[in-house]
Amino acid sequence: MREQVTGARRIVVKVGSSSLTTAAGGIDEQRVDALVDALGRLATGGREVVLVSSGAIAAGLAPLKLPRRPRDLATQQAAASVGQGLLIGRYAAGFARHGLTVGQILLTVDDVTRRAHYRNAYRTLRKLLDLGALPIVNENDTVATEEIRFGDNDRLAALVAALVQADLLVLLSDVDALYTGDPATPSARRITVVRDENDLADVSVGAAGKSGVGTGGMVTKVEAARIATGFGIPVVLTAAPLAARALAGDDVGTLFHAVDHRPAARLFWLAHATSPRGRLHLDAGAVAAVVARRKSLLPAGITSVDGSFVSGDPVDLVDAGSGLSVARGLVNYDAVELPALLGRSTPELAAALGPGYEREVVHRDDLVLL
Ligand SMILES: Nc1ncnc2c1ncn2[C@@H]1O[C@H](COP(=O)(O)OP(=O)(O)O)[C@@H](O)[C@H]1O
Ligand SMILES: N[C@@H](CCC(=O)OP(=O)(O)O)C(=O)O
Repeated sequence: MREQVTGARRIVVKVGSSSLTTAAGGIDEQRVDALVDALGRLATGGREVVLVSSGAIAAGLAPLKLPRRPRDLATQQAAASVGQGLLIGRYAAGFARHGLTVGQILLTVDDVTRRAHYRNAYRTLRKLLDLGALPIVNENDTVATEEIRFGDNDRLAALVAALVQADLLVLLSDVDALYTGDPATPSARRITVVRDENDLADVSVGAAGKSGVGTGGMVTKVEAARIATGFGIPVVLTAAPLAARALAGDDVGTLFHAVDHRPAARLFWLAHATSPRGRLHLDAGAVAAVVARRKSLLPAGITSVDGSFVSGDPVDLVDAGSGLSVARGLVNYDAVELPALLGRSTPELAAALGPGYEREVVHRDDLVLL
């Protein structure tokens, strides 16, 4: 019996496209209903449940007579627009049989990464739960463009779990557990528990499976598990038909333990939840100051800037020599202001432009090493 599971009061469950739709590209009504029954029992039994459901694009394929998942964004958006409505309709009817009302929440990257927005998303989720409704979350695929897209719902689910301070995240896929390697190979063995990074050292994780509708494969699920456990939230990864058993605490799937010592939530958020809006290229002296001596970043050590960001946005600090990102931080200037400041010392800038220009480009308290 897994106490992390049986003791969890607020649970985020993520289900992948391959577990909800048929090979022909439409909703698999039986499988959706089976999932609804497992979650309905949980929610009526006094737990708070948030469902993060993929499947909008896959569910829209058959109605639009599309033979397979389209590659181009516009067709994916159109399919999602058709499929999301059908999916929510099926969920609403299914949960109604349990006396439950569902609320749809479609999120963009900004909604879970920008502080002002995620407070807003949190308020809505919290209110739905307080009202006894079951929130169903997906990415807002119809408006998300390639640059601002999550693309996979695994990371979205981990961030939603962090947002609502869930006690447990359950990732449901078409494979019953994390395996030591591609589960199609005979030598692959199920991993029952992941206590820390060491347990993942010999695991080979691959891309999406044979369903043709899943996107991230195991890579994004393991990354989502890393994010959630880093926030102190244990994760169970298993197959959708095993959801009820997994939620009852049975030893099915893979259990990822939460970390004991959590890093500061704000910096963890900065490292994992934000998408950089730009890049600051650092000379060797600035890299050493930021990475080895944990100093703030000053204009003198920046050689060039790219991206369009405003003060307060997350940016990556890149070692100009190697081209590798070494840190992420919240920048104190707009992109348009920086070129005039580069390579100049702070006293020189203050004398020329005024005392406001003495400030660091990124303060060390707003910096996390990658
Ligand atoms: N080490 C591994 N353990 C388990 N599954 C793996 C592994 N490596 C790759 N996979 C593949 O990942 C697939 C699940 O990802 P995906 O198709 O994106 O599903 P979903 O639609 O549920 O998000 C599995 O079907 C499996 O083929
Ligand atoms: N938001 C997309 C799903 C993207 C995604 O993560 O899919 P999956 O790998 O099946 O969880 C949709 O609803 O089609």
